[in-house]
Amino acid sequence: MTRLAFIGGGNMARSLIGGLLKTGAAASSIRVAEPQAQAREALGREFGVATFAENRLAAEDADILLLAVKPQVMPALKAELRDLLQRQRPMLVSIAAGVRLDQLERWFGSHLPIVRCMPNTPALIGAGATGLCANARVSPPQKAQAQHILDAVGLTRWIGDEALMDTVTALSGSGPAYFFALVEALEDAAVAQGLPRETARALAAQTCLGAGRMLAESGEAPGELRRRVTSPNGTTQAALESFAADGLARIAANAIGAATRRGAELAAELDAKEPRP
Ligand SMILES: NC(=O)C1=CN([C@@H]2O[C@H](COP(=O)(O)OP(=O)(O)OC[C@H]3O[C@@H](n4cnc5c(N)ncnc54)[C@H](OP(=O)(O)O)[C@@H]3O)[C@@H](O)[C@H]2O)C=CC1
Ligand SMILES: O=C(O)[C@@H]1CCC=N1
Repeated sequence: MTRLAFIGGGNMARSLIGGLLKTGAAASSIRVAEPQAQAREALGREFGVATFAENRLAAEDADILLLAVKPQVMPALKAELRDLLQRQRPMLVSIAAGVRLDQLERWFGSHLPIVRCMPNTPALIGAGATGLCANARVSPPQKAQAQHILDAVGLTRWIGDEALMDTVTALSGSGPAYFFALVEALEDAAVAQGLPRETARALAAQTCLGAGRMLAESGEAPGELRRRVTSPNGTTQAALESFAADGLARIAANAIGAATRRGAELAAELDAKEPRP
């Protein structure tokens, strides 16, 4: 049984732990380090996993350390974990946005197998999407092990060129929020026309789910699915023309660009904080 230790027990750790347990992982194989007592208590109660205030205690004997702290917190872990990482040599799996493999090697040791990945919160319900890339120390069995963890909570894709991980972050890491924002906007627009809020929310959310399932399950291109909804000169055509006139493609490209740049900035901010050799 692979022993997995989460460093950081926030939103994303909860999504991954919840998803892993739903697919049959044993709660006894998972430990979590989380500084906040209330959050620790909730993790223990909801998931039955062992929780620790100290990272070192959670990491003891782990085969895999899953680093689930904010990017800005990552460098602070190095002093705390250095001895243990020297001795134990676990595989590190980082989910931090922007943080590059070379930074992780610098902080934690280039002798370690390290996987950088980008999951998303639908992992909680087994519908996650994760891009992964690995450093040269990750052996094929370790790669399979890392993939196994993320496969348990949804779809996975290996990304050959690490530079594209910021694009993955912008697309699928942050992506759930875009769909939530769109549903909020559609719901508000329908409410403004008089539809009760509960009805508008239910219809918008179910439409999002139905469209998502058709995209995932039909094997057809989004353009083809879109065309089938769009009767000539009908209501959908009117709405899509309105989207196009308002620059939907540009709006999406700008948003993906902004998120991608922010990923690179997060890493650059961490570099800037380090003393120059
Ligand atoms: N949220 C998302 O959709 C996604 C997030 N990510 C990445 O996942 C990582 C975590 O994000 P998210 O879960 O949203 O953030 P959260 O803030 O919810 O979780 C981070 C957790 O780490 C805890 N923490 C802070 N300092 C330490 C420390 N020194 N040692 C151990 N734990 C610590 C925090 O506690 P406290 O609150 O007390 O500070 C918090 O509970 C980020 O790097 C993010 O980029 C990746 C994919 C998707
Ligand atoms: O917003 C963020 O920075 C994190 C990474 C992807 C989703 N949430």
